[in-house]
Amino acid sequence: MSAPQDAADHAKDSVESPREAEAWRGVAAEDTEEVAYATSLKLKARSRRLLGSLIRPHLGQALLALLFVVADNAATLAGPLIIAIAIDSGIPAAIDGDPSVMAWCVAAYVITSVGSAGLRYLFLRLSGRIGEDVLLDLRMRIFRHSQRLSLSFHESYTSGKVISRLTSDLDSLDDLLEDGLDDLLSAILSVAGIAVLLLVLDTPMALLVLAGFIPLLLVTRWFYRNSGQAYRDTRGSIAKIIVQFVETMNGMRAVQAFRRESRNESIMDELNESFRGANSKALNVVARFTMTVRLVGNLSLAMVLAIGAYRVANGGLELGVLTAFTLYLRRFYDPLDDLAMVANSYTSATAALEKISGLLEEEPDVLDPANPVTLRPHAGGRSVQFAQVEFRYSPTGPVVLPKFDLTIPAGQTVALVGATGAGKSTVAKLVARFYDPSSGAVLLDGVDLRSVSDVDLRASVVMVTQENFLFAGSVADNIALGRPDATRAEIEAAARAVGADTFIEALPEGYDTDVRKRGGRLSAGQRQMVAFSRAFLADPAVLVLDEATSSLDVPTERAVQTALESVLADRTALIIAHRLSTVLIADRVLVVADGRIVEDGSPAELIANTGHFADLHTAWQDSLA
Ligand SMILES: Nc1ncnc2c1ncn2[C@@H]1O[C@H](COP(=O)(O)OP(=O)(O)OP(=O)(O)O)[C@@H](O)[C@H]1O
Repeated sequence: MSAPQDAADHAKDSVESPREAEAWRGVAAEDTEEVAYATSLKLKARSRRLLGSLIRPHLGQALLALLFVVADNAATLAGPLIIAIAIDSGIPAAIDGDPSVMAWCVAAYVITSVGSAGLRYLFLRLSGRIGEDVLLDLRMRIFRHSQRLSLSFHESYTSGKVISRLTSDLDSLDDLLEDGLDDLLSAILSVAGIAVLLLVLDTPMALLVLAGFIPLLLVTRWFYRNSGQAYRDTRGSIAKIIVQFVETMNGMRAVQAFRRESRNESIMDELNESFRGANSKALNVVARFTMTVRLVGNLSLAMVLAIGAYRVANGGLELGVLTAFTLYLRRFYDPLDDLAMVANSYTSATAALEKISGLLEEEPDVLDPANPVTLRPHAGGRSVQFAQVEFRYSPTGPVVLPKFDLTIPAGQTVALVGATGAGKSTVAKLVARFYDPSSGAVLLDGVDLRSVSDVDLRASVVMVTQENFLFAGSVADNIALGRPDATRAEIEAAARAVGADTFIEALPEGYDTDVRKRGGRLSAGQRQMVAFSRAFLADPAVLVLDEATSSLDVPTERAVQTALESVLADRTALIIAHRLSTVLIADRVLVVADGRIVEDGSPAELIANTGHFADLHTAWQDSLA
């Protein structure tokens, strides 16, 4: 089960290339079935570092738990020895009229039995507490770290994978910590302890028993080699099932709208089938291993009984020693059976730790500045500037914005229009610093966004996306998202300012109405009004708004438009505009094509021209006619 052995078995032929050497960092190697040997060593070292950092704070307790388990095993192992003394010395002495030896034996047996039970209790309580603390720590680390990671990471890693890290992977560790380590320690201690005791009791017979170790070692080696891959496959399959499940649940609307149920079912069926296949392979390996261990154990016992009985009959061995021998032999082989289960826990936990440590190793692309610059107080918005910004989503991806230059004075409302895929959302996301430019800089009041502290940035720039995500909780909680300390009066004032108060007050419990997950109870227009109230209350210097494309009925559209005008007042605004009415209230319109600004001017100026915007304007007007 040693780490290098394990890796060598699966990757001994592959040699790490320089490219591979870098490709193992973070979650990069997660889906790779076969990694180079050197890489696998690095992954294991990383897992060990994580495990070390989790255990270190509990080292004292862990040593105490180890002490308890060693003492428990010693007390348990004393049992057959005491029985041997009782049979060989206690009973003859008692027959001869001296019951003291027998009394001592009984007392010792009671003390070791009670002591063993007590020590077991202490061990289980302490190890349980350490396990729970370690898991709590790890669960919080994963959650905290996942929240810190940049959007770009989450876009490619998917929530299903994060969930399987937090659920099935943590469960694997839980299994190992709860039962696996206990079984492993007990197995090692009792096998080693019994081997010594057998040698002390009767060396020739002990050597006979230990000879049975040769086939056992061979079968154990075979077992770890085969079970490792089998268990890894089961972990991989279950992770895929979780990812598929989460994706289906997240996209339930699309699933039902496009009747994807049966397709999803067949994908799930396939995944389930491969999980069953992997599991039955693993169980087959366990069954063979257990069978062999039992067989060797029973044959050893039969041999010991036959030879032992012959020697007892000839006076060459005491009956008590033979009794102790047979009792020890039972305990010798039983824990070896458990080792099959430990192998499952161990392999699963190793694979889980490897993945979790990879996730924790990922660094956010968007880093907090080491020496943040404090923005000066503002009134009426802040200026936004793109200086020679070039942007691509990934180092090897296509350039989405080639040398983008733009200056938006404080307080200006700018509408971005352009064909789909032109780069409008990308510009918006750069202003909110969801990403950093590949080169050049985005500046807020002349300060590079990379130098603005996260707190300052979140207070200054708010992005309202089309998604208008509502968290579980009340309408009031949702409005107060950007300012959790806001009073109820402030929340209501914000809703009033954007004209959302009428519909909110008409809800069953007004501001306290639970919006349910994803706003199931609110219409698209209402969700947008809540999002505007949220933005109004947050009162950012710069508002970035991706206007919803869903068409609203005329009264709602008008209400949303009025709300928008209240939200835009006294701040800088960048709107990805989909409605003509929105574009017309902007101070300035930018037409974006292929990541470049191709037209720039006031709505009136652009309409008067013969460019793209003038065509768009005509088309819009025609659609309204
Ligand atoms: N997360 C991403 N990873 C990689 N490429 C992306 C990502 N988001 C957008 N792109 C690509 O960047 C380009 C610009 O996309 P962007 O979303 O900025 O366009 P848009 O003008 O906002 O389009 P729409 O109006 O359809 O939202 C597109 O080619 C798109 O495929």
